[in-house]
Amino acid sequence: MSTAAPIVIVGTGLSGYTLAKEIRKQDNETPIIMITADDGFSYSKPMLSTGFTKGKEADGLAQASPDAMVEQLNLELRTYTTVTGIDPDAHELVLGDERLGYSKLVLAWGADVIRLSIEGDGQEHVFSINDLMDYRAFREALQGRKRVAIMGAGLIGCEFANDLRNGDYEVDVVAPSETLMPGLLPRPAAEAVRSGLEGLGVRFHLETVVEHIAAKGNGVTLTLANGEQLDADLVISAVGLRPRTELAAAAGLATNRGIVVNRALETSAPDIYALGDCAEVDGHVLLYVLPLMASARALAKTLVGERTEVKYGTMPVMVKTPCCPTAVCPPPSDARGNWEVEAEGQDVRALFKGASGEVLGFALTGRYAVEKQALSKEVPPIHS
Ligand SMILES: Cc1cc2nc3c(=O)[nH]c(=O)nc-3n(C[C@H](O)[C@H](O)[C@H](O)COP(=O)(O)OP(=O)(O)OC[C@H]3O[C@@H](n4cnc5c(N)ncnc54)[C@H](O)[C@@H]3O)c2cc1C
Repeated sequence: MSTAAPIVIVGTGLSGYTLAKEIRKQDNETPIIMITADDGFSYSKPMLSTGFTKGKEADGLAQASPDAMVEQLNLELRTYTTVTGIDPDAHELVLGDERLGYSKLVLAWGADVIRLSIEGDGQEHVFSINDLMDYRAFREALQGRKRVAIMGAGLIGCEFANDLRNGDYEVDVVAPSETLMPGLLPRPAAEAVRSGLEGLGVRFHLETVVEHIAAKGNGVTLTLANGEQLDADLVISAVGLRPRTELAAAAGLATNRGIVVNRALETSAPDIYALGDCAEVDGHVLLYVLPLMASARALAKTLVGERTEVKYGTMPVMVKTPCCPTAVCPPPSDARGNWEVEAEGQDVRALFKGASGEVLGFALTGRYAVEKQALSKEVPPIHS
């Protein structure tokens, strides 16, 4: 391997670009090559579910062009280039017919949307939105349309429901759960968000699923398992994400729910690292921005020569439902304790307390959402 081999970063999402920025703060010389399957525009993915609320089209959500990123970060960027394999022994990436040598390789290639296989001839009207290009395609298809059905009542489904209502679209949400964001919010907080969204005009069809999507005119008719039928112009599928692990597993890297890395973001193969939505860091798969920022800062230090472990602090998440502001910090999955809830209308303060009364997690809605900062200081960090 030549000593001139570059650091290669696969992915130009928040993980890849944040890492490159952090490296360049400390080292402007080491050659870096970034590779991305998409157009390489820099954007903040959480903003995709705020377009109507902020009055922005897809172009308005882009923060910098690929050329601007190349100049700013002094690196080589290859857009519309898909990695098809990794050869850890040779220290090479496989890009179709081509091979590219690396000194260090960073996998920041995100998570794939889960696609349901639903019967019916209306599939072309179904959109998943997991990057800026997806969002651009969705906004183009939305021109002149009025009715959107959303499959999934998780964080992303609820945020799009609020945003589309703010854009004056009719919104139906279909989901198998009894409540909204079931993995994230305790029931009273979920009910508060539901009442906020219903107050805005969102219609919920819970405890059922879409079984059939038939083309009808320029839109579709959805048939639900409970027998209901809904007409819509477009459908958003927001039923979940799965870390991209296949290429890593095929190359012999350890994978589990994500690509397995330790706190130094090292995979099981020498000189290969992973962070962001694709990574399982010391047992944690957290598809959020705060963990990837902390990881990028630690990994940049390692890559410039000072091996550094990431330490996850408290990781609260703001749910972007302005009709019912919501902040949540879920307790660890193995935490023992109970939710203590104060609720008045849409204002809910739910604290998850352990045996000695210590706060291990929280969910805050309405006027209590502002308590997020103060409570985050009480909750123990993920990595003590
Ligand atoms: C609508 C929405 C709202 C969100 N809101 C919030 C929020 O409020 N707060 C929060 O903390 N988090 C939020 N998230 C989650 C957060 O945005 C993600 O955790 C984060 O953006 C993931 O960044 P990433 O760089 O790891 O992955 P991605 O942004 O998915 O980037 C992956 C990159 O890898 C490239 N790639 C993939 N496969 C290949 C391949 N084989 N070859 C070459 N390139 C490849 C892609 O082209 C892309 O450039 C939200 C997510 C969505 C979708």
